[in-house]
Parts: sequence; structure tokens; C-alpha cells
Amino acid sequence: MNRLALPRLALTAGEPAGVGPELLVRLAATSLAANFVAITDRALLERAAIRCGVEINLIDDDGGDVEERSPGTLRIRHIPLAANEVPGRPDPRNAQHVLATLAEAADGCISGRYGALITAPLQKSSINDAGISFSGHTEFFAAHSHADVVMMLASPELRVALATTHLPLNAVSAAIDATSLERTLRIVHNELQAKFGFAEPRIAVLGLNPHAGENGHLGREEIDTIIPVLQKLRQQGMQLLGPMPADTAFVPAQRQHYDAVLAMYHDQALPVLKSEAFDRTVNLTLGLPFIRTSVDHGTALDLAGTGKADPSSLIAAAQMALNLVARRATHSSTPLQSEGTASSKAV
Ligand SMILES: NC(=O)c1ccc[n+]([C@@H]2O[C@H](COP(=O)([O-])OP(=O)(O)OC[C@H]3O[C@@H](n4cnc5c(N)ncnc54)[C@H](O)[C@@H]3O)[C@@H](O)[C@H]2O)c1
Ligand SMILES: N[C@H](C(=O)O)[C@H](O)COP(=O)(O)O
Repeated sequence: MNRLALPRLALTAGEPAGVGPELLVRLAATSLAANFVAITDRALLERAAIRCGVEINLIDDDGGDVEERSPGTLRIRHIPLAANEVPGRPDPRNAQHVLATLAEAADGCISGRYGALITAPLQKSSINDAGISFSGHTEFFAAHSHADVVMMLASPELRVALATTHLPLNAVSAAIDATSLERTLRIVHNELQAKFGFAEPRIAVLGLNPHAGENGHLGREEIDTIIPVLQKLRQQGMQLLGPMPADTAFVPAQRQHYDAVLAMYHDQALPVLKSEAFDRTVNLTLGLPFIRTSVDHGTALDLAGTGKADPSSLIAAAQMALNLVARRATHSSTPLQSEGTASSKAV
């Protein structure tokens, strides 16, 4: 890429019957300085643009660089739908199409064809209804890249990583063992340094049980697993708080003490972020060999086809991807998303 070329960012549309295609069109209509390449069906985007009342200029992607992009211009790598979308009604016949777009995007990022990937939401249940075992982008990209990864959702005020992702609640305890927790904490620590610029990241680790187990009276996972891992990693220099009771870890008095939270399971912490910053939270995957960001919301089937879905989270995801691409290129010392937080020493 020449020095003046815009970063080539891959976009996937997710569930064709959800709001993803409309959000891609709205993202393309912004003046963000990126060479967006949508990996999806061309006609799907054309129909989404009509629903949104947005003009787009779709250009077949030739793999080349550009120095400017006018709002509305979007390069496309056409991957055909199996069946035309009916907004609000996911069709499992399109499951293979959705997975093909993810695989193409991941392969393109790994080979350097794209500088980063931004994903719109997909309907996990529709892929499952097609008879395919699938639990989320995070797990798909981890398997596709043979990488250990961690899901993080980040707003300008709060970063939350998850020790487990899309698991039934009754499987969570067994999934958290010393090995997995240590691996997760190392990834979060390293990525807070590499991606967010914290020299000595402070991570608040939540307990699994109410009141972090109340000294063993409300569960033993803290005593048997979490505390020993924290003690071991503290001895190696990591700044780890906890295990903290999840119900009070997010109160203002606590937030100044950490740069990120590690929650034990999906719904332990994501409701905090989604209720206070639904329009500006970004989902990113830590540990992958490429940059992947995403929205913090789902397919919003109730809004699909109306053109009314809010593109703010997708735009924030694209902006974060651009920041991460720039940081990777320059090894910049500027911390990302530290506004409004009491940051530790950021390099
Ligand atoms: N990144 C992803 O692929 C991703 C993320 C979250 C959920 N999902 C999937 O999405 C599906 C539906 O999930 P859900 O119903 O729990 O959550 P949802 O986020 O789709 O919807 C929850 C509520 O938020 C509203 N909403 C969501 N996005 C909005 C937007 N951009 N603008 C305005 N309002 C918006 C919806 O209208 C709805 O009222 C599930 O299959 C879930 O697994 C996918
Ligand atoms: N856990 C995410 C959320 O609640 O926003 C969401 O399900 C998306 O996960 P993937 O990026 O793994 O699809």
C-alpha cells in the first residue's frame, strides 16, 4: 500500500434479512477515510440502499488502492445470496452465503488484501437452523485462524472482556479452569498494551458467584480457581484486581481503579455496556492475527427493511478499526478510547 492510500477495510453484511445490509449502506454514505470493500451480494446492497433512501455507487473491487473515496462509494466483492432476503425473516438457505462471506473476509485479512474487518450482525439461530454448528463470529474466526481469542466490548468509557462467550449458563462454571483463565488474562493484558496503549494495564476480574463467593459460602470457584490464577499472574507483574463482586464492580467509585474488566460470562457484564452506551460500543476480537471489530447489537429483525436502524455502533466499529490500523502501522503511543477514563500509564 502506498503512503497515501486509504486503508482497505472489509465489510460483511451478516444476516441478509437483518439490518446489516442497511447499516453497510449507511456506513458507506459517511465520509470516513477508508476504502470500504463489502463482501456480500450486490443486489442485496442495492435493495438496502433503496430502503434507506441512500444513493450508493457500487464498484467491483479490483484489489487496488485509492487515495480518496466519495461518500456513497463502496467497492464490492460479490458473493451471491442463495435466496432473496425477506426483511425480518431469516432464511436458513442463506446460511452458507453468510459463512462464505466471513471466510472470504478472514482469508483476505490474513493474506493482507484487507487491513481490517468490520462485521455487521448475523442471526446465529438461522445458521443453526441450516444444520450448521455455529455460535458466533468470535468462535468462527478463532477456529478459522487457529487462534486463542477473547471477546471484548468497548465503549469510550468502559472495556469489558469475557472469560466465556456463547455458552449455556449451566456450562459456564466447568468452562472456567485455571488454564483457560490464565490464557484469557494473558491475551487481555497483551492486547490492552498492543491495541490500547496501556503500559501496565489494570484488569478488574469479576467473581463468578454473588458477592464473589462470599468467602466460599456462596460458591467455591473464586477460591479454587480464580484467586490462585490471579496470585500467580500478579507474581509475574500483572496488575489484577479482584475477584470483584460483579454487582458493584461498575459503580463510579470502582471504575477509576481499572482499565478493563474481565467478566466470567456474557450476560454478567454486557448489559452494563449495552444499557449505558448501546450506540457507541464496539465489539472486537482480541488475539486474532487480524483486526476485527463489530457492532454491539444484533440483527434487529423488528427494524429490518424500515431503513431506520441506527448505524452509530457500526460507524464506531469502523472508526475503531481505522484507529487500530493506524496504530499498527505507526506503533503510535496514543491510547485508544481512554477519554473519560482514569487510565493507567499509557505508552
Ligand atoms: N455481532 C453479531 O453478529 C450479533 C450481536 C448481537 C446479537 N446478535 C444476534 O442477533 C439476533 C437478535 O438478537 P437480539 O434480539 O437479542 O438483539 P438485537 O440487538 O437485535 O435487538 C435488541 C433491541 O435493540 C434494537 N436495536 C438493535 N440494533 C439496533 C439499531 N442498530 N438501531 C436501533 N435499534 C436497534 C432492536 O430493534 C431491539 O429492540 C440473535 O440471533 C443474536 O445472536 C448478533
Ligand atoms: N456477544 C455479542 C453481543 O452480545 O453483542 C454478539 O453475540 C456477537 O458475537 P460475535 O461477534 O461473536 O458474533
